[in-house]
Amino acid sequence: MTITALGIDFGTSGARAIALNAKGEILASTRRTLAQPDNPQEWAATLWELIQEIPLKVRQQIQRIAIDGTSATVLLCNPDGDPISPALLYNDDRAQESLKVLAGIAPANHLVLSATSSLVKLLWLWEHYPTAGGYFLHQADWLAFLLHGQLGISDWHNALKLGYDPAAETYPDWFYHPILAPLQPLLPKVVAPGTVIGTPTRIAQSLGLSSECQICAGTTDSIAAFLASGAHHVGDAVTSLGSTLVLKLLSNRPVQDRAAGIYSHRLGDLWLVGGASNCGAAILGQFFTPTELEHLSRHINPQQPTGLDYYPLLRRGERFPVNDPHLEPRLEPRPAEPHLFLQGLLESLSRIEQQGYQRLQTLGASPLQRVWTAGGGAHNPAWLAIRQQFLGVPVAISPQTEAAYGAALLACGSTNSLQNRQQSYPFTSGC
Ligand SMILES: Nc1ncnc2c1ncn2[C@@H]1O[C@H](COP(=O)(O)OP(=O)(O)O)[C@@H](O)[C@H]1O
Ligand SMILES: O=C(CO)[C@H](O)[C@H](O)COP(=O)(O)O
Repeated sequence: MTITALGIDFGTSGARAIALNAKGEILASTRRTLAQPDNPQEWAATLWELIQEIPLKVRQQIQRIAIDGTSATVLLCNPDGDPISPALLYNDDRAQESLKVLAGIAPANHLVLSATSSLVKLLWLWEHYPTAGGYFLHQADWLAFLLHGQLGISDWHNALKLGYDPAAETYPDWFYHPILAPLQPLLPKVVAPGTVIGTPTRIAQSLGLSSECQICAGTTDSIAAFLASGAHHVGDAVTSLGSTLVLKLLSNRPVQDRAAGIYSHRLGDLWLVGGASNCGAAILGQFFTPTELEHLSRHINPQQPTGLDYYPLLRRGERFPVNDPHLEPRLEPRPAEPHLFLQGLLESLSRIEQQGYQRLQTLGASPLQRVWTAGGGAHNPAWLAIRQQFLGVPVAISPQTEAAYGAALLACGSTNSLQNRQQSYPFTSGC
């Protein structure tokens, strides 16, 4: 059977769609920047545009679609699916008071105990936008709803920071606490990523999608980047050098450490352990244009370290490898030569990456063997060389660096030529 799959990725700064055939070959790809990453109206308009920009002939052949979104970007909507709250982005930490409430309910080391977790955001949204009969959804859940029309469905990956337990495949017992119990009707039903949810609504069909196309449960943007990389051995890792720095290591064992912002996503019978720093390539855009980044990087000599030790946050607050909402950016001293400043930034980001992988292993994750690289920073050779020195294991650019490619693979499931690759994961169900 020939499967044509469409993967759609909503990252921080932009959204992309990639259509693949059964051999994993790219049939079409399209991208749009997001002017307001927290505006659901813009997400919806972008979704329609991305689909319409796929050539009609390819669009009509698409048999499966999966969408990934930024993790813990959430909103409340009414029973018709219309947003009734602002969308809170993954790094939105306004819910400090709700965090204090949740600290009296959730187990002490649980990853929901962060001001940016989906569950803390749900408590905050419920307080400020009370609703009867509404739904709490993640960005990827809501965008998939626009295509299949079914509300109240999420996936293991997006639901992890909501408190869902992917090992037990249920919400934990402490969700019955009197403060959380009233929120239960808002919670999504959670399925394995890649599970077929439904077929396109009439509106989605009017975009040229076949009525038989299947819309699948999605994943998060950095897990989609992991899937895109082709990494599949225990010890393989993928670093996403996007707006934020995200580490994912394929491990036999889950590990968790709230103090270090470390948690584990379920991937079949294995675990994707890691964390996401608030630092990342976005800081580079604060100081350099894309042309300057390319040009100055050519003047960097990775063999001559600058000795600069920055903590390149955009603003106060870090999640991983140390979970410290009060950590301040450190961007001084600044050398006169711009290429040395850039090198210092790249070295500092690489140091954070190294500390992150070290911490995962100290906690008992499977040993790091090699690191693939995804995201907008992946194609910078100087950064790659610097990272290689810090990490001490082979570092390479992922064969496919686009999360949208990974979302398309997720949509394919194991029913096509990707079967061989997926069989090397000891999958039992889902992805
Ligand atoms: N040559 C380069 N060297 C380093 N970083 C780069 C380069 N070109 C682009 N970037 C960075 O890539 C980031 C965008 O990557 P992308 O994966 O699209 O991000 P996201 O989806 O997380 O918003 C920007 O923050 C930009 O600074
Ligand atoms: O920073 C992010 C936004 O781009 C990452 O998506 C995110 O925090 C990583 O989360 P997850 O491990 O759940 O995929």
